[in-house]
Amino acid sequence: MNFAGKQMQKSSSSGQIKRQYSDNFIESTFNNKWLQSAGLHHLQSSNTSVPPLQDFGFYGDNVGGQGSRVGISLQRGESKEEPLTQPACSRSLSMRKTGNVEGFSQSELSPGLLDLHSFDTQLISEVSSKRSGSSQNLVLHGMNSNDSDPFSPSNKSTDSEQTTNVAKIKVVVRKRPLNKKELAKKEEDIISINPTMNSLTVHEAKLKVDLTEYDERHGFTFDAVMAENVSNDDIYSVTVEPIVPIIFQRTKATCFAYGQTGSGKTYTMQPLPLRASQDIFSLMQGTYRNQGFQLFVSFFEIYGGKVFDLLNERKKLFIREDGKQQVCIVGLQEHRVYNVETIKDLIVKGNSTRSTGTTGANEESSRSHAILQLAIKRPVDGNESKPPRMVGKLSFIDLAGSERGADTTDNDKQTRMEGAEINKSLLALKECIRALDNDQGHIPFRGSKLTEVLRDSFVGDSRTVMIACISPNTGSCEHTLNTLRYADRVKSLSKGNSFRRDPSSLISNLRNSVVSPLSSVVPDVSRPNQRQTPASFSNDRVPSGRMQINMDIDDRDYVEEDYGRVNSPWTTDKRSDRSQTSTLGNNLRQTSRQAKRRDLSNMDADNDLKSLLKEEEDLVNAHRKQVEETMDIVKEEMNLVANIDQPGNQIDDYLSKLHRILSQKAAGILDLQSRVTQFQEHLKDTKVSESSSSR
Ligand SMILES: Nc1ncnc2c1ncn2[C@@H]1O[C@H](COP(=O)(O)OP(=O)(O)OP(=O)(O)O)[C@@H](O)[C@H]1O
Repeated sequence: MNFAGKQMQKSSSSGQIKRQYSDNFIESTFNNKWLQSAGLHHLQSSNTSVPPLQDFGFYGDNVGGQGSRVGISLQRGESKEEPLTQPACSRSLSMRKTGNVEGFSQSELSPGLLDLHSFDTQLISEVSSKRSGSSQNLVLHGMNSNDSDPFSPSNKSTDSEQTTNVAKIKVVVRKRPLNKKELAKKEEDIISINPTMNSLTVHEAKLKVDLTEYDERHGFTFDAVMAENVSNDDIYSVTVEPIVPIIFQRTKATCFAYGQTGSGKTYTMQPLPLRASQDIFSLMQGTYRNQGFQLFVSFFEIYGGKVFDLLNERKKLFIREDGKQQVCIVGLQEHRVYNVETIKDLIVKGNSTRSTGTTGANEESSRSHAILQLAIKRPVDGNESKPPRMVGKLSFIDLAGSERGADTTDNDKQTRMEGAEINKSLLALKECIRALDNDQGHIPFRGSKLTEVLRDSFVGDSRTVMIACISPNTGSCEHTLNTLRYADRVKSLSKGNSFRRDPSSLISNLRNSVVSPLSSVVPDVSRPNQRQTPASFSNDRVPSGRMQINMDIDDRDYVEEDYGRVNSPWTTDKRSDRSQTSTLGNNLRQTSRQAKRRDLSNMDADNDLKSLLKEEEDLVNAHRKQVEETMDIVKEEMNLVANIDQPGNQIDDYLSKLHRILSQKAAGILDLQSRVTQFQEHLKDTKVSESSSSR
């Protein structure tokens, strides 16, 4: 017997209780946490005085069957610890649960809609004029005031000088030590570092045709290279510390850690917001005392292309764009904080949600991007009752394990889709960094959910710090090289590296390279990971003396764009060896055509993935809507069955209403069922793997 039947049986003793139950049942049953997690929180009852179902004496002795399941959900729903209603309420209670979070009151939680409109950052001229020497108030760790270091804060400089002195993009590499497991397996450390030159070498063990071993060395140079003995404090000094003061000057900055799983991204990223907030509070209490600045924290995760609030029970968040093309993360909670301890607690809370929200903690965390944002705001015209306006923002991103982008062939569909999404977001991130460094009007933030949510960090005055985390062991060699190549490309996007914009340097690189057969400088684009290394030592840095075209991530554009530029000089250059140049030209043309074809096929695959994700989203929304409608129908049905016992009720009326209700239910189910079948078919047909593996 279903639960409605049981309810009819039990309720036959009292029509009054029965009716009360019909309403209260719905309200109390669904007034619980899973309504919220299913995105149906709007169905929660605002009437908290509704007595729980047990008060009616139903199901108390019920074991098994649907009735018992309902009973379980009721018990969960009545948890006094976790009310469902207003976000502020749920936050303050969850804070109470963790016990040691200070300095909060409900009013201090910002509205559910992340107020990106407030991004019309206010002019803070009065602050600027009082601000000279702000860095004196900062405890600088291990910083020497090297003027040539673009990240070195200068006490004497003006605000605008200080802002412009901080490089737009900084790329830092951090090597972690060998861990116990690697030591036990007697794995070798294959990374040697020259800290004074900010360079490192990867020693890749290779076999010759005669099976003798040789060491292929790959050299890289970055803004900073940190060895395994470097502390988190030093990492902070080099990466985020110089940026903190300029956050008060309407700058948005993003610091992200990139690397394979287990390479130390979380280990590196976790202390940074704490150190940064320490310095932010110092500035707020020192240089900016009485200026009304406020600090807010939000923490969310992007997993499988969906956004979840890590400080609000993994509530699913939606990204919306308003008429002014401002992106809003609808429902994201921002917590106003007054001390570092509180931030620490929030980070602990967010991280535990991140890892326990899904099964297999580390496995899952490495498949998601975690984003912690510190936003500095100020009340408009000093009016505390109005929502404060954003002044500047620091985003810390612990990216998904970079190797996950390659999870595209051997796994199940779900894993492949996630891998493709991760790959897409890592590529999109790089494109956005490129655009922001070029001061490009158009920032391709729509490329992925990750860049969409970071949109406001890519417009206006922005700074980006990338920390490439690498594992030192032999077994990680390939991933380490991939990480370093990605980092190298991010660095080469920087204005200081004009290789991409300077056709003459490309031409001279090509001329230098013609002494080798073309195949040694232009790899086969159809085999993206194949690297041609004619010499045993290869410098992987792109703007080096010879041309390197790595096709493993997205250097299709190197070929396409650069070919377009060099075509004319090459064909008119009479001094050079015409036959060689025309062969080279033909080969480049062919390469370009291949790349174009591959681009088109990648675009198709990308579109497939995009429409698949959209269809998935639509399906879940349709399901949610169907659940809502079902609940209305159940409510109506309950009223119907409750009323049929009333004297004077007509069976004809009952039957016609029942008929309508059942038809409505059937239509809803059929519609959803056909959507499910259609989606399953699309899922089967779409070659998700191609979208990523071909890159
Ligand atoms: N620089 C370091 N010094 C000492 N231990 C480190 C360092 N970097 C990482 N570790 C240790 O290595 C392990 C893996 O690090 P971590 O969890 O930060 O990796 P991750 O890149 O974030 O992995 P995932 O992508 O799977 O989340 C941890 O036990 C961490 O403590």
